[in-house]
Amino acid sequence: YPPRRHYAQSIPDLKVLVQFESKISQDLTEKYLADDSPLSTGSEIRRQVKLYLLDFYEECGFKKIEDTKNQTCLPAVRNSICVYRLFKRVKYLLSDLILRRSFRLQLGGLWRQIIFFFWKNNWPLFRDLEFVAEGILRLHLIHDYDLKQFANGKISRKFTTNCTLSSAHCYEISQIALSLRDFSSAIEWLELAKEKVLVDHQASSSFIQFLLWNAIEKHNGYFDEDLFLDLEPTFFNREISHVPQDSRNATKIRNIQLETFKGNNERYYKDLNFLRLCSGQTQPVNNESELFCWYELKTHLSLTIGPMKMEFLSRDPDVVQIYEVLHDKEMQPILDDTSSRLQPSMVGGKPSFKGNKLRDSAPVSVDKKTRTALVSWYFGEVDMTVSQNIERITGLHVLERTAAEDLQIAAYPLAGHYGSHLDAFSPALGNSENMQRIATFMFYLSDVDEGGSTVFTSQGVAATPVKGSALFWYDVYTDGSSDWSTTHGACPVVVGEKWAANKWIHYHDQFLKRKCGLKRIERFRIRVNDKLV
Ligand SMILES: O=C(O)CCC(=O)C(=O)O
Ligand SMILES: [Fe+2]
Repeated sequence: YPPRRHYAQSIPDLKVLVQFESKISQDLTEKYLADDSPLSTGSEIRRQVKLYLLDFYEECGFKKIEDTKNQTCLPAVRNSICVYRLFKRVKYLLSDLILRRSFRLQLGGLWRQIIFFFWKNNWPLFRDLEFVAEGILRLHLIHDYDLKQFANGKISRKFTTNCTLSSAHCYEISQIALSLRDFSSAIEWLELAKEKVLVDHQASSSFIQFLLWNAIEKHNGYFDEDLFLDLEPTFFNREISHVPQDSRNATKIRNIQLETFKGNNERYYKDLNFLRLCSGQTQPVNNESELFCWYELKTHLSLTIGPMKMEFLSRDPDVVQIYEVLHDKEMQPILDDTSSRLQPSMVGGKPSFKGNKLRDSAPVSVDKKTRTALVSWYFGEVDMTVSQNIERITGLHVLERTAAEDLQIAAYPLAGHYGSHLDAFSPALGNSENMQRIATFMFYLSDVDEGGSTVFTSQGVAATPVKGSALFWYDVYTDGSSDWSTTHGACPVVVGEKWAANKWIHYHDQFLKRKCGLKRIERFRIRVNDKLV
């Protein structure tokens, strides 16, 4: 069997679940509100159905089930907090309902539909909750929002949702933070749980107090040991005392680090730079005056009738964003073909080869910290069109069998990201010599409501996903060695979904098109209408 796809990882699967839940919730609402409702007044089962439905309607802001009459509520579940609530609701409230004899007796038809769906599609697992919680922690880590506002639905500066997190949810998330040894987050979430429990009574406040002591002890214990752990971004700058809210007055190490290394482009700090760029703080680009847009007419004859809109995002290394490269008629077949074949991505493995093409990294690890996207390869008809387009724009060989890899499709779920990395292979990976990547041509196959930028961490550049546009840059110096200044990554998706496609172009097939350099630090340049500008 292929590894199971979790709902939390896979947008297509999540959509199926959301659609099904909306349908049965509407049916359940009708039954609940009907004059001759099978759910008799005052019964335990009616009370439970109400609990479930109110949870379901939260995203639409309905406070009473009666309010839903003649209104439509189709929860879109486009942010992590609502998805967390969805999994909890289905995993616990819905499964509780169908386990009841009275539910089966009174609502047999619905009961059978639910059983059949989950027999075919699996129940959400605890791992799903964990995935989403990890995403919530990642979003919070990057954006450093006010935690209370965040848990009350203020997902970002721009976006607010009706879904909120209760004291119980906050302590659950804190425990997942603790299991990731993210002490500063764990303590913050517990402090919030402690505050919330006084109002919502969703958990035991003495239990939360106990967990808080435990987390504080752990944090302080590591801090005390002086193992340099206190330099990790998941700590506070001092021991936390047991005084309520003490963590609010402490500074998080990562904030200190960010402050200290502001504007510092050293490789070691690229991960910090990733945080900063993803949170929307772009650095002033040194060579801003060299950035411009233009219409490209010259790389191919066909462009004289339909020039390409190009924009420099960075110079030396050159990174361009090219707009309206693909249209729905090319993108839709790619999405249709690949959605059912998406698999968790493997990174950090040795590349393996089948025939002449790189298939995938060897499945040594599914590193949830580095890349949380599902991927698949596309072999369908429009690949030719896509490659032709790339040839016209870049002037590189792409169509020949060995000249480029197949199109790799990546689907990012909520909070899905890709930590900073190089696309080029390091020589230490051996084997890859003939397969070195000269350049990346990466398409955005969707817009993203918020987040999901591609950031070049040593350049301080962030590219915004625009459906149909593409990024293009050279990954290596002219001698084929990795250009570290092309280090890049994908920021977590805050709201919505993100689809991208990579075409990696090989170094060796370009010797007629791109002369290799003799000087080591020489870069390929992107020409502007055939001129070096
Ligand atoms: O999705 C993105 O924005 C970047 C993806 C990427 O860098 C990759 O797949 O190698
Ligand atoms: Fe990449």
